Parts: sequence; C-alpha cells; structure tokens
Amino acid sequence: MMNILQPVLAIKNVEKSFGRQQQTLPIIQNITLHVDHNEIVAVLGKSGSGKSTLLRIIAGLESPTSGSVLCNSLPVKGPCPDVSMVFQSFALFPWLTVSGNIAFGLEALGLPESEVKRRTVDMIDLIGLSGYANAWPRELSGGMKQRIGFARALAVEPTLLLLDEPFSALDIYSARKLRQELMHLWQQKTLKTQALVLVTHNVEEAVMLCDRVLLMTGNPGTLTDNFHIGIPREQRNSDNTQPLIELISRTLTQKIATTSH
Ligand SMILES: Nc1ncnc2c1ncn2[C@@H]1O[C@H](COP(=O)(O)OP(=O)(O)OP(=O)(O)O)[C@@H](O)[C@H]1O
Repeated sequence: MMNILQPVLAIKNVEKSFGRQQQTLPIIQNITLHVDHNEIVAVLGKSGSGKSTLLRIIAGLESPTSGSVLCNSLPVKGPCPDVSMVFQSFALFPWLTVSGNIAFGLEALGLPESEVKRRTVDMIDLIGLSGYANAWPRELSGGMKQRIGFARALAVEPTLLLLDEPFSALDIYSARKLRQELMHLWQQKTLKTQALVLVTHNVEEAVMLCDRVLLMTGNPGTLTDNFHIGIPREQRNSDNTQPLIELISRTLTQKIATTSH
C-alpha cells in the first residue's frame, strides 16, 4: 500500500568506500536525501564525484559501507522491483529481441505468462516501439535502443526510476524526442512510477526536467546544494521562461566549475 506521507526515497548518512582494510578510499559520504512523491530530482557534479555510485547504491546494485537507504519505507538490500534503472550504455541483452528484453524483468518477478505478455505489449506501445517487438537490439538506432532501456525499466512498474545519463549517448534530436515523450508520460500520470532521480552532465536538461537539482561536490563526494527550480513544468518550453532557465543553468554551471571534486 502506497503511503504518500512517506518519502519515496529516504537516504540517511550514506557512505561508500572502496578497497580493503587499511587501503579503503571513501568515495561518497554524509549523504542524506529525501525524494517525495511526484518529484523529479537531478544530481549534478563533476566526473568522479560519485553520482553513479550513489545511484547504484539506491538501486541495490552496491551496498553502502554505512548508512541506510529506504524505498517506500523498506530497506533496499539488493535489486528490487520497486526501484529500476536506465543506463547510459543501454545495457541490453543482445541475445534477446526487443520483447525478450522487456519481458526479462517481468519473468524474473515470477509473473504469470499472460501478465508478462500483456505488460510487454503495453510497454512496446507506450514507449514507441510498435512494430519492433521481434527486432534485435543490434538492428536498432541508439534512440530505439534506449527506448528498450526505458520500456524494460518501466515494465516492472517501479515506484522509483533511476536514470544514469540516459540521453547522453543519443544524438541531440533523439535525445530531445525521448525527453519530451518521457515528460509527457510523467505529466499525464500514465506511469505508476512515483519519483525519478536523474544523474546527468547536461545542466540545462536537469533544469528543464527536474523539480530540484542537487550538486555533488568534494572528494569524497557529498550533496552540498539543493536548488528548487520553481518554474511550472508546463511553462518551461515557453519563450517567456527561456531567460530564467538560461540564467539558472549558467549559475549552476559556474557553481559546478568552481567546486572541487
Ligand atoms: N567498484 C569500484 N571500485 C573502486 N573504485 C570505484 C568503484 N566504482 C567507482 N569507483 C570510483 O569512485 C569514484 C566515483 O565514481 P562514479 O562513477 O560514482 O562517479 P561519477 O560522478 O558518476 O562520474 P562520471 O560523471 O564520470 O560518471 C571514481 O573515482 C571511481 O573510480
């Protein structure tokens, strides 16, 4: 049962170090963060500041050295259907067709075959892959491959969707189209997903898509700044808000440039 009074994601005092015994190196520390229902939050920061590490911990793909991660008030102890992720590199299974890639996570959940089929077909329609169900990933463009990445992640109906630079391997037109379509689905409340966390190097993308932007800085990385964008999402494409969006983007870019990593 969903409790909208509880944050979708609650991270408390998370630290992650890599290495063994005396040789450990802290990568991120002191990370405390709440993401609420209906929120889209971006994490920006220089290369190597630990953004992907944080995302992988939230996804249950890495465990924190200390601290806690709760999704829907339940501890994240490993990969779980409440949280799924879209990767920059698509991370598709080349030996499976488009349908097979999307069905994979549903089968892993142990859903009945008819339900797997229904959800796969629905996702193929929703994410703009109609006509490609039996195609192989290698036959498709980057934009179409990433559609499979989104369809696979969304098919399990995660409460929280994590996006690790999902548009940065695409050409600008495919990236723009996919961003717009994702935002349309989000605005229409077509998705069961309650919150998104986006890691990106594209400051303007973060400002256009997100409610809040967090900056990760320092070595080890910590979350140092929390900006509320404050422009209603439906006004962000209008000419009137362009100067403000550019100003916010410039300010954030300067802030990142002057921070240490
Ligand atoms: N499994 C690992 N073992 C050892 N070090 C690691 C491991 N994973 C990440 N690191 C180190 O942690 C640091 C942060 O990496 P991470 O990929 O989280 O940064 P990032 O901010 O996402 O960078 P980018 O923007 O370039 O993707 C890097 O110095 C990286 O080498």
